[in-house]
Amino acid sequence: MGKLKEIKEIAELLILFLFQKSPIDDSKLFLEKIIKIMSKEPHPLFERVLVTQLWNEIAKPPAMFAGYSYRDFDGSDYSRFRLFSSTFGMAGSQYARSARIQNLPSEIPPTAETIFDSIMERNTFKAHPSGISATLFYLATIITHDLFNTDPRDPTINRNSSYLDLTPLYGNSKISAMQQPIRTFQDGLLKPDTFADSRILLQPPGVGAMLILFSRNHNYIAGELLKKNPDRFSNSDEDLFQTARLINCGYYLKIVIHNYIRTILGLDATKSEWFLDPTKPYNKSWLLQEVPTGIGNQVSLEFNYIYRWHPAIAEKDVEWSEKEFKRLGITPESTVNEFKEKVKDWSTILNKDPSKWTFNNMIRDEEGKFPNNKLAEELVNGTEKVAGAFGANNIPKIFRVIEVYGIQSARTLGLCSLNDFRRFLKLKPYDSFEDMMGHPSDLTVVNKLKSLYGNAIENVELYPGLMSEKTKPGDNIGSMLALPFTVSRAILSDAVNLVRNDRFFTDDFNQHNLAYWDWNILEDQASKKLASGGIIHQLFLKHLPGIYDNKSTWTLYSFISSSKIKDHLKNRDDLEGINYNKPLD
Ligand code: HEM
Ligand SMILES: [Ca+2]
Repeated sequence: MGKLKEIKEIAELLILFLFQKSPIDDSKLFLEKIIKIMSKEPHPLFERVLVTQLWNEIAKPPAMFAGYSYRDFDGSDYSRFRLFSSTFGMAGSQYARSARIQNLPSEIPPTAETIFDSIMERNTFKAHPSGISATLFYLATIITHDLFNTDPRDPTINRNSSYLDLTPLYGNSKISAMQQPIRTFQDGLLKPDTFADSRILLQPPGVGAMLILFSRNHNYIAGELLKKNPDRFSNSDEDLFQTARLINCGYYLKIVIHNYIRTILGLDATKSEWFLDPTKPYNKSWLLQEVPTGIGNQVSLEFNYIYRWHPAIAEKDVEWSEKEFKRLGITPESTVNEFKEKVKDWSTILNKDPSKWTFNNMIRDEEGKFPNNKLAEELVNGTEKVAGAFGANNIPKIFRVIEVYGIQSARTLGLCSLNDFRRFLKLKPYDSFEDMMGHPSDLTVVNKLKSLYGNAIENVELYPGLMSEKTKPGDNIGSMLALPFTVSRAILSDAVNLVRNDRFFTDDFNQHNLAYWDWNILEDQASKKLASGGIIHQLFLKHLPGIYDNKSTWTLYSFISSSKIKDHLKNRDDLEGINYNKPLD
């Protein structure tokens, strides 16, 4: 080989190593070339680069293991670093803390009641500016009940797993009363129309109706798995149950990515099928670091407050909550202790068998199932109900005691201020109350805030701040949910971490662990074309048969209210054949 050619080759190899161009085309025999060069004239630097490269390829400590492909009920062992952090994000762990406290308030804030009455209480209902429906918030409520379940005896403890693993359906522990009564222990099935978390019974019935769809989906998946793989699954309730759960969580994840986040960002108003995918592998390359996956997640206290979206509750759902709270003996004037006692009283008389629970006065049939049309009614009505707008003075009065409890609890635990949280997110801290409220500012709110917080912007507490700061524009691609500014930024970071750090959604989300599940099994070709990649309609069509029209916006775009949907889709000339027919009409 001529000297020039050799130098060229060495340069090529160095570029390959230094810039980590991948994938490497091994048919070019690069490795062999290095060995040839070294055999002629060993060079310590080259040798080092070669050994470093080979060494780097294997993760240390080992990141994945053979087997262990089931989700544990309490969320333990969800990190691929199983050797070190099997309790990462497990139910019963302490909340994480995200932000440092840098500025302590210069004076003691007024009582939580004063704060609520001044800047949080809803006086008149304001419709959501983009016409987001209550149905979107039914899913949001399942998500928050999946992630958060603060222990009333110790607010540092979260009784749920810090992952999207359908805890409200499957329960939060192997041994607790919550887990066992939901299963039949035959053929991997859940008891008919059953879920584990009794808190869902106190939510608007649309939330329970949506959770029942996931319960039915589990049983459908288990049935199909057994039919298709009798050799593996006959006489193996546990394998069947666990595999069905993994797949059901896969549907849930896909709904979150393709329906929920796409609606939140307003992508369905465009023709784009792009979606934010937190699960993709991103390996190390020239200038970019690897973005790890499956390393485990523990939700933070700040995230808990960021996700309290009580301003969004639709008018009719507030009426429903008022009746429900009255039945329990809770009023806006109840004290926090009274509230806790009433909820406890209610839960002690609940049937120990969740397959006997009912909500919204629905009656189970002889198989134990709720009537399809009653479940559908709640979801359809949810699409008719316009959610509430975010921003100051938008929380229904019936939530007073809950919010007072929340504010007091945040103080006991020492949550950071609104501005310290913005610093943590690398957002510009607000320099004045006018800055916090935006332009033009609502001067009434500005003045109320000034008087509550001693005219010092650094004193504004995180939660009351999040609930009253300026909101992003509605009817706008990128910010369709019109969230408060700081909330909108934080929620995406938390969502991405939550999903990406769960090994069952990333490193272990593969067809082997999912028994070669056919993801097209629920698919309906006509609706597939019209849904912009969304999939929640598949659950409506499959588990509430004969009720939904597969080309109706009520089915395909249920997260936008029916009064707004035509306007929302006005730029979608690609949706040929879509209709606006209301189900059950
Ligand atoms: C009518 C509808 C709703 C009702 C009746 C309701 C009721 C409640 C109650 C009673 C609590 C206090 C729980 C406790 O600490 O004991 C609470 C907390 C909370 N709510 Fe809501 N809520 C509703 C809607 C929502 C929505 C739409 C979201 C967000 C998507 C949400 C997110 C939260 C969060 C994150 C907490 C803190 C949970 C915890 O720390 O365990 N809620 N809600
Ligand atoms: Ca969970």
